[in-house]
Amino acid sequence: MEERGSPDGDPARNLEQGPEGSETPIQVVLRVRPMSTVELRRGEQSALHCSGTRTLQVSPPGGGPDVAFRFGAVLDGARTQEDVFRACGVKRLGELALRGFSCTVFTFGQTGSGKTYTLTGPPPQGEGVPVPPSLAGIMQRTFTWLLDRVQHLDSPVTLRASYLEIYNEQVWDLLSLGSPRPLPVRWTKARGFYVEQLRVVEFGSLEALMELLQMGLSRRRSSSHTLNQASSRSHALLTLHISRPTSQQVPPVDLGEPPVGGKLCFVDLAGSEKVAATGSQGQLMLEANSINRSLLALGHCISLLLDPQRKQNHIPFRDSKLTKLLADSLGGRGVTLMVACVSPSAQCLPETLSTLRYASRAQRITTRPQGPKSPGVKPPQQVENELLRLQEENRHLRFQLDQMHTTAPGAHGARMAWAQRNLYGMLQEFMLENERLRKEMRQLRSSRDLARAEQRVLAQQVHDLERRLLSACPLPQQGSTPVCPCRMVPAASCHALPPLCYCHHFCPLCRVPLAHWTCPRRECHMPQQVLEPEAPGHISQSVWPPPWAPPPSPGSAKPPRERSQSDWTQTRVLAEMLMGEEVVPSAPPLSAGPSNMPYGLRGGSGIPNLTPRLETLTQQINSSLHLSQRQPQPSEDTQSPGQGLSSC
Ligand SMILES: Nc1ncnc2c1ncn2[C@@H]1O[C@H](COP(=O)(O)OP(=O)(O)OP(=O)(O)O)[C@@H](O)[C@H]1O
Repeated sequence: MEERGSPDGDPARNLEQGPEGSETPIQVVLRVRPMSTVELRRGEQSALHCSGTRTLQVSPPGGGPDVAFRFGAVLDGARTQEDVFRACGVKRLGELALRGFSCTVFTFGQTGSGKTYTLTGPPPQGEGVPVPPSLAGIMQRTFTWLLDRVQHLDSPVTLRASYLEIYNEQVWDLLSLGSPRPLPVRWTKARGFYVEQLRVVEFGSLEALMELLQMGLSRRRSSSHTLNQASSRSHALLTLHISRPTSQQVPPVDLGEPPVGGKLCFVDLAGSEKVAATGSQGQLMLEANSINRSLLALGHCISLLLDPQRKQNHIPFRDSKLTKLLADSLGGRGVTLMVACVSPSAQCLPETLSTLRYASRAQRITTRPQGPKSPGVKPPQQVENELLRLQEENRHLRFQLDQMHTTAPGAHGARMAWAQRNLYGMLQEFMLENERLRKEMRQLRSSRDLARAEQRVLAQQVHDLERRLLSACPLPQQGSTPVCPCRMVPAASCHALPPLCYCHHFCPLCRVPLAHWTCPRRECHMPQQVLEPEAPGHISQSVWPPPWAPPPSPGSAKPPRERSQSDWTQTRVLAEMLMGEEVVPSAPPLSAGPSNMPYGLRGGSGIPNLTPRLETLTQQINSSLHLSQRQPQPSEDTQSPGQGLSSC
């Protein structure tokens, strides 16, 4: 059995050793949710088995070797919310946050795998229906623990909270007072990435914090799709800022100053989803694409962070808002716990394996947690050096800014602003356009398939007609008498539509019974539009006259005319008569259409044009009919076609 994961990733041991300064791996806990009622109803099987408290065994449904993954803790579907809270060691993270560390708990996994349930519990079953306390998630349990804990501290603690969501690659404040608007993410050397103008609310009681949580949860965007009735469509970050002012500490002096104190951040990532599996379309699909892109960026950063050479590597945290805001937790000075959530169903195995690999990789990342620096008094020489360095940096930056203004006065800044404002809009437009084009392509494909099917029927008909015509009309020898047209007719019975004709016609030369089309008054047998009179002497250029046909008179040749609807009907009726069976009804041929029509809707393009050949056959048959009418009348005792017709 293959085993993956970090055997040494014991969260308790690593955190108890004290994280300060030393390399600490990211802790990963795996939670397997129970089978949902939908999965059970569909009779889906479980592909996951927890063996022990830290190993998960995956059994591929079609056989094959089991694969085992090892994590800090593995929790099966029978574990309660309280079990999960304890196993994740969130209290220890809280203690670290109280000591000034920056700690993060984040859930990730496929859509519908139980991330939101793990962090905040199930959604309320109705308006005003409270969620039973036993189902409360990690966040509510941590809040309760923290508020209780700070009561017992000997120094006062200031608690503040912010709550944001990253929806379609834009940051939205879930606690904002005014009308919501996207907020910019900025970076300073001292603070790293942060969200500008994000509302940070001070609170003093558990109830107040729970209200803030409810406010954010109710504002967070969610939708229903095939795999989850209430699927979160955004990544949500709730941060508790914990400050414990001491006599030495001074309040921050400017906006670039890092906040003093610890942080405890809860991140509920939106689930990765296969659009084909969730059936997402339109807005849902746009959201899914945005979610998947940011998760991809996160996965890329995680892979690069694993590289032992990473200190020389550039980690592309700037690739998405999510990676910017998680940069410190993943690659910096934070203490991080990841809760990977999976479904046990064998149907979800590909996505589950991807989550397990992601989690295995993540637990090999190490951070170097750092507690708060005491802002004690610096020695004067050090302060002076720093001042000089900052002045130099300031001068250099001003110089660069001036240069930019000189080379392209106004234009560069305006272009940058425009790009920032519009890039996202453009991306959305492209995605909508893409969707529209896909739809059009589907329509064109179905037109093309229809045309091809029709073409096949026609080709078959033409082939049959040609075969019959050729077998019936061998080329005449020079000087020999013309071939009797009746030999073109293999069937003896009349094909005329009853009750118009019950007659039997015979060939005037050889007395073979003739089919309907050789009848001299066959016009009576056919619908009127079939027999549209041709212009006298008309011979299509595309027609190859039969050997016995009279040569066309000079100047009588006309350019081939457009095929009309009646031509089409005529061809079909003709084909039916000759083949002795009903021709598969099909649409009239597509017109050549204007050149600006979509390719697939233009008749003939790319598909062999059978029209001239059908016309040729029609012409040949007509000529042979004329010829048969000009043949000498049979003797008295034979029944001529004319005679036969008189009885019709
Ligand atoms: N451990 C569990 N026990 C019972 N029900 C669970 C458990 N985990 C998840 N569920 C249920 O499964 C469904 C999906 O869970 P949840 O919404 O938490 O998934 P998610 O991973 O957050 O999905 P998304 O990424 O789409 O937001 C919910 O109805 C939830 O109540």
